[in-house]
Amino acid sequence: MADYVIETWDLTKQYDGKAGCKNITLQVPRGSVFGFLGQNGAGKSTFVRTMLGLLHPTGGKAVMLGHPIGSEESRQKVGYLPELFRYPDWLTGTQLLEHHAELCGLPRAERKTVIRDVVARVGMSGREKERIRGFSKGMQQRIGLACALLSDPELIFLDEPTSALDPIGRKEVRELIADLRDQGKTIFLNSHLLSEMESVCDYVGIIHRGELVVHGEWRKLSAVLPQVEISVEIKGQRFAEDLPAFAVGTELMRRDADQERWLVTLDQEGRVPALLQTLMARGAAVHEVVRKQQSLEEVFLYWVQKKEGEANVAHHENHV
Ligand SMILES: Nc1ncnc2c1ncn2[C@@H]1O[C@H](COP(=O)(O)OP(=O)(O)OP(=O)(O)O)[C@@H](O)[C@H]1O
Repeated sequence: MADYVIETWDLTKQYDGKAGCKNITLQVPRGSVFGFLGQNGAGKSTFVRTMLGLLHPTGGKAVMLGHPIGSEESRQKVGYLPELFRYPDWLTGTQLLEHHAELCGLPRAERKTVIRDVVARVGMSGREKERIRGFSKGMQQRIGLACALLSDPELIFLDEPTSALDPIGRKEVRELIADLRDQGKTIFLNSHLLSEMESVCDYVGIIHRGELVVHGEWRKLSAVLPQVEISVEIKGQRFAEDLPAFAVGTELMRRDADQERWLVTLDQEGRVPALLQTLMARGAAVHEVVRKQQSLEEVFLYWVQKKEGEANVAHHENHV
């Protein structure tokens, strides 16, 4: 049986019957990095805060680490880094961590070692005795991450963990996330930085206007619209004309003296041989065929636009 650390059924949290998130049904497998993607205001934070028991759901139900959300047990092995959280800036990094260690009930005898360990893991060794007032945004985010790791959680929620970091800091956080996953931990990442998520996530959920559009292994989601790049020698014929109906899109990428490079979008997997047969039957010399790996951004846009299209049709039908 699949082992999920999060399972929700129609989980809903709306504010006065509006906005928030609605009917979210998803599963997050243990030991995965799950990216929760959506535009600003899509409902990501509302979902996470509801899971953590900070907001009360207005509908549906959810289980976290085997316990119903809202219960003390569900939160016991959970770490949380809120988005751009402001810490008391008169404290030093170590004082902040000591305070958090006390809050999460870490035995006094272990605190020093655990703090030293989490500080090292987030790359802050040597700076932890400085006051937070003097920390850059990136350092504040790192110390926040250290707080989230103090209780050695099984599940860690990170809300936009790299938004304030420079490219090197982002890379370090990605490595830290991969490292945590290798230790068997599950990371739930909220973000709208799609290129950031691409290399680190195993699973994604796409949320749009409060509703979950799709979720699953992202490399599998990316197969929804297979694309190939084809370089052909065109002999007085136009590539895009009279292609079979399964070639749902064609885009000229480059035109050289004797060759053209086209991006062809197929309606499903397995169409490449038939496409090549058609081209060869027309006498076109095919020089290169390369499968295009879609980016997470393309996958995201595909699903969001699909959802928008469906919403427009429903709106139209309701108004005729
Ligand atoms: N306390 C609140 N009262 C009323 N509406 C709210 C409240 N908090 C959030 N909302 C609305 O709910 C929707 C979802 O907001 P939420 O903050 O969950 O989105 P988000 O995806 O986390 O956005 P961001 O990426 O900007 O943090 C938005 O329309 C927002 O305006």
